[in-house]
Amino acid sequence: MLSAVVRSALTKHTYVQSAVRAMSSSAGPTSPYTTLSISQPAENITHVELHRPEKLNAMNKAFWSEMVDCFNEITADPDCRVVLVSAAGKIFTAGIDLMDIASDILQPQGDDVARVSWNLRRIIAKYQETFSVIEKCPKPVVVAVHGACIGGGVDLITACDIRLCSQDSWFQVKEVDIGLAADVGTLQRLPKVIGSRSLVNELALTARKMYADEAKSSGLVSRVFADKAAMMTGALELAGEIAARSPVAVQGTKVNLIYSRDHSVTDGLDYMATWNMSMLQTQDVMKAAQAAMEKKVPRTVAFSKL
Ligand SMILES: CC/C=C\C=C\CC(=O)SCCNC(=O)CCNC(=O)[C@H](O)C(C)(C)COP(=O)(O)OP(=O)(O)OC[C@H]1O[C@@H](n2cnc3c(N)ncnc32)[C@H](O)[C@@H]1OP(=O)(O)O
Repeated sequence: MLSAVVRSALTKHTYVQSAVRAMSSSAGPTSPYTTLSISQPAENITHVELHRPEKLNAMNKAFWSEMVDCFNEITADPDCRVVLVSAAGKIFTAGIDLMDIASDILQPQGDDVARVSWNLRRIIAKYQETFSVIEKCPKPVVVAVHGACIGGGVDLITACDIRLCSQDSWFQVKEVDIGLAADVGTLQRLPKVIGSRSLVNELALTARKMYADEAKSSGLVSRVFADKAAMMTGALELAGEIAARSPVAVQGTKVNLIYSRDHSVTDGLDYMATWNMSMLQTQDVMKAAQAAMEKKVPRTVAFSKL
């Protein structure tokens, strides 16, 4: 019995190590993208890496639309059960590309105030979609942050399902420093992530940096790792645990957790009952229950694609 446990642990360790090696071999953006590198480090796991390291992964115009295309593809991909987001280079991201905003946001087109405003509204909604697609994607998204995570970076990570960081990380709701109220998700999602409204207000109103330990104690991240390498290993292990489970159960869990966050308990239970009246009919329940009875780990069960 003991040797089986050791064998299982060793297999898992080898599997994670080779997956980590596969991830760190990313040479640059993956066609058709110019700011993202996409890979499959292990079965059913998609790795999305922000990849514009020379500009500290600043979010340029291409990034804002590539994220939408990328996550729409992931949503439709039956081979993907979980997504891991991380970043190449020195830091996670320096936020919106300050050279790019001049042409889009600061000079909106239109013949009069109404038309200029309408165009600006459309542009803001488009930028918002860049991170809302993460939340709309039914596959869980794990994000692994190293170094700085500034401005738009906080908008991005608050749309993810599980946040991890390395000890050298810091987070900054930077928008007030560049003269704007954050408008692509932080003000809406951060209060639902961090318990303390006072802390959210402080961070958003002063743009002060929050370091890894405070990010952990406040609940912004669930785990802090010693460095990026340890974090990527831990993130892959975590993604592997999710990918091993029934995609019907996992995706139903994500969708209903988000629904419940935004609705009353009564409405959430109602939605859940309607959801499971079809999803409970899956063969996955029988397969997973049988494996549990036989004391097999979820990884040994073959679930169909979803
Ligand atoms: C509708 C609106 C939607 C979204 C709004 C989002 C709001 C925000 O994101 S607000 C946050 C904006 N970002 C910032 O204010 C950060 C600016 N950058 C910095 O403060 C620093 O670069 C740093 C992150 C503290 C890192 O400093 P350092 O290590 O000294 O590196 P640098 O030499 O400064 O940068 C290297 C290289 O990257 C370029 N770069 C860095 N940040 C940005 C950026 N945000 N936009 C464009 N380019 C950036 C920098 O210019 C350097 O490029 P070179 O070509 O090497 O000069």
